[in-house]
Amino acid sequence: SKPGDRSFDYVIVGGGTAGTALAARLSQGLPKASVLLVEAGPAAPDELGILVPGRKGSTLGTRYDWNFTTIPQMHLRGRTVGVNRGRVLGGSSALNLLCWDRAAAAEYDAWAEVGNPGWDWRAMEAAMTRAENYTGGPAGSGRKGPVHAVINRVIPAHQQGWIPAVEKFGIPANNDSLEGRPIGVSYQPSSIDPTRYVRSYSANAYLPIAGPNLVVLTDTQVFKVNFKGTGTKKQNAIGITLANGTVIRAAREVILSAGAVQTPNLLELSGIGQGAVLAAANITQLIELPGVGENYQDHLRVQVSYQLRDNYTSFDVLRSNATVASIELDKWLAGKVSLYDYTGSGFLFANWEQVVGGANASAMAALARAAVGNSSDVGQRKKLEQLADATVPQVEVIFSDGYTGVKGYPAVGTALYGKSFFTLIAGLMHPLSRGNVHLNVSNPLGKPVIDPRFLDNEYDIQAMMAMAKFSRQVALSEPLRSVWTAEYEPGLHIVQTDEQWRDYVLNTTLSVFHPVGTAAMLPRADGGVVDSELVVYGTTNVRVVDASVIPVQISAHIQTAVYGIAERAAEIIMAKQR
Ligand SMILES: Cc1cc2nc3c(=O)[nH]c(=O)nc-3n(C[C@H](O)[C@H](O)[C@H](O)COP(=O)(O)OP(=O)(O)OC[C@H]3O[C@@H](n4cnc5c(N)ncnc54)[C@H](O)[C@@H]3O)c2cc1C
Repeated sequence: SKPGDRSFDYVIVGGGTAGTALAARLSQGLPKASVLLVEAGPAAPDELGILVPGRKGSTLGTRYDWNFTTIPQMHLRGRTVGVNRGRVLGGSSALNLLCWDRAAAAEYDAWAEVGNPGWDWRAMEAAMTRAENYTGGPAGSGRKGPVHAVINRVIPAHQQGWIPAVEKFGIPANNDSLEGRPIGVSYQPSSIDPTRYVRSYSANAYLPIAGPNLVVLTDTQVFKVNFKGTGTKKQNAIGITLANGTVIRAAREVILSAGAVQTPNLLELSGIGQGAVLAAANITQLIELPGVGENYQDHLRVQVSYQLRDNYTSFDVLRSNATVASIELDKWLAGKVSLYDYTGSGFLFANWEQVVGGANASAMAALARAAVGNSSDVGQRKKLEQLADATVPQVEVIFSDGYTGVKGYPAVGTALYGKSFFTLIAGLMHPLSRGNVHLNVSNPLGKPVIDPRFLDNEYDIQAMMAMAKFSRQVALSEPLRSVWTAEYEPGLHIVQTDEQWRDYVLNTTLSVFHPVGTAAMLPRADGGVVDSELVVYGTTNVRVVDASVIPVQISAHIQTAVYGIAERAAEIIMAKQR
């Protein structure tokens, strides 16, 4: 196969985290098959904004970002929230913040328990390990996978107090957090290749191991999947149409890997989804599948920020001092230890009892039951069950070096400009709010309409308040207390009462960029879009392989799970050919 060809055995739509990994594995494992990977964005192999770990975040809002936002969120006082997504070869793995972790074993087992035989911890652990090459990781870590991980060699002096401060809350140090037991506090790995200290992401990890039978088309947007006829039997995909009208044939399968925001849109554009959405957009319905675009679940964050004593220098200096920034970048380019090596490293994962104490944890559980106790939805029932499982984290707190809050770094010319900060970002692992994403019926090729319904229930709101208060308690705990002089955001004297915390949460809650579930792997009767072989219901040969298939959100940054899904999908697809 070569770039000019218009027919391939496998056509993969979306050269993102999962799509690129799957394409490489299929081309390796099926050397006689031709594989096409189609990505809307460019290839950017030399882009320092992607490669330099310390430049994480700098690519948000650039040409490498689809730059979506939610619709105004009624429970966030009408605010919209950014939904950044990679639009580049490697997808969101090129833009993400490099955290490399895994959830509790019980959370992957839950995928099997909701109706997906074979998708348990054992299988996912094996698949995630195939993706991984964790330098210095404990026994059992992946050593031969394409994606590199390492605990950052730069850990700032003011972060030394992190683990001891957290241990005071009865949250134990945990150096083995990726083995299905994440509860605890640790320095966590990042997806960095330690040989050159570059970001390790789907494009630079997987494409080098792909076979010559893989063709990659970049800067090419896919419009829809094409089917043969419109009978009453299952739909058989015969290929895709690009946004420019070009038709490409797929002899065996079309695989959608456009991510949790855009995969459901592609299904809808192809005539698969809710009747009402398709009718409003004037699209002929081929398959009625009410789950398409529903079950949107994300992690939510709220943060508190502290001004460091003057003897500490945080990562903020790279933004406020151009001379230091250029010296540090030169060091990075020369392969020397540099502030630009830095990513996040301090993390804790905890259950409610550890965060708020036993009595308050029961109150949280009661709030959750009040919110969804009557729901027959399998995912919501699973979340209620997991609240009672002490091994499943409900809260994450990240020690984020530098200012990463909402009100903004101090402006040039103000007294605090040039000062150093750290931020504790708390993440709610299993919010009960769920929403949806659908195509924009008045402009089907435009930005999707994203409505996550953030904080639509009292459990989520109280949880965010509890996490923010807890984060402040951690900051107030020695030895961490001794490294800072003032709480910059929200301010110790500004936010004290529950009413004030509630305000703060409603005004500042953001997404952690982990949307999942919008083409869920679930039984069709439970709102599923794909079966446990990732095949879209009502089709013979369209699969979804990306974060959209995750049925119930997990307590981890999700890239390891996405790579694991791609690894498993490759096995499933290859097994069919053997
Ligand atoms: C800012 C940010 C920070 C994050 N931080 C972390 C972190 O620290 N750790 C972690 O584990 N996870 C993190 N995540 C989440 C993680 O990176 C994503 O969940 C994961 O990469 C999603 O993988 P995916 O394959 O589902 O989708 P993506 O990687 O987003 O891939 C989808 C691809 O499809 C392409 N595409 C879409 N529509 C079309 C079309 N019509 N035609 C052709 N191509 C199309 C897109 O351009 C994109 O390349 C972060 C995400 C973001 C955005």
